[in-house]
Amino acid sequence: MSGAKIILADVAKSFGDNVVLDGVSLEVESGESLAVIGQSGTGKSVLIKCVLGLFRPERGSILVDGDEVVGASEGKLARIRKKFGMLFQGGALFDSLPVWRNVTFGLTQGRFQNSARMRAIAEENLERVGLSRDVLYLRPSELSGGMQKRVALARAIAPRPEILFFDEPTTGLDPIRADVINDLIVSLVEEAGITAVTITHDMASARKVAHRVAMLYGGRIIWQGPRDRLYDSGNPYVDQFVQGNAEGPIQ
Ligand SMILES: Nc1ncnc2c1ncn2[C@@H]1O[C@H](COP(=O)(O)OP(=O)(O)OP(=O)(O)O)[C@@H](O)[C@H]1O
Repeated sequence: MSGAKIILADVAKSFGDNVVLDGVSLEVESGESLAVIGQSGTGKSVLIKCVLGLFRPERGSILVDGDEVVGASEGKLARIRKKFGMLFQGGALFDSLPVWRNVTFGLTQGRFQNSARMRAIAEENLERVGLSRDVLYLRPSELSGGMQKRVALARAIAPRPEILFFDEPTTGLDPIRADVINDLIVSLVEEAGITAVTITHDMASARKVAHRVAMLYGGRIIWQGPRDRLYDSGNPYVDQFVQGNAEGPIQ
């Protein structure tokens, strides 16, 4: 690891009276895998959208490789966004397109470009997520949920991003298929040197994919530490969340 890739300092974001982020400070090192945990609706997705410049915080600073995202022009944001790949919660695949066009969508913006080259790129990236060329011409709806996630992952990595955001990557998968996705995230971080931020409710996934875990609660990061400390955090909010107790400080 060498230097912080992403630095958030005192980031605040509200929607009307709904204060979602209220002073988030967090750093992600280059080559690090960080998991952000927290209850539904605490603002994990909003946090990611602020980093991508899709939401404009009212306060604070977000640096990506030293470039300020908050208040940046659309041109600068477009340049910064090229560093990111994103695995959306539902996969967000287009069922009207075959798998190969889904995988290369970010490279072509949906336009028809040298198909043979695009199919070769699709095949190469599908192979990186453990899928064979047999799926190239299938529609996403013809695949299992686990395979759809892998296709979505192949699409996220096709432009060779430096940073990957995973929004609930294991949701809806059985524990075995979830673990296949976890292993893929680990290998992308280790082999390709990608910086990863994973939003998850799945504690097994957080412990497997992340070097470090941060918990978002009440608009702030209330705890962060190495994954080994997740079940020994000394923080009653983290304890309640990871153990899934109805009783505790989180109501
Ligand atoms: N575009 C928007 N306009 C208004 N409010 C929004 C918008 N996007 C998110 N919110 C609000 O921000 C809050 C946090 O939502 P967010 O989706 O970030 O939660 P989350 O922690 O990612 O939850 P989950 O784990 O269920 O995905 C919610 O109260 C939501 O209603």
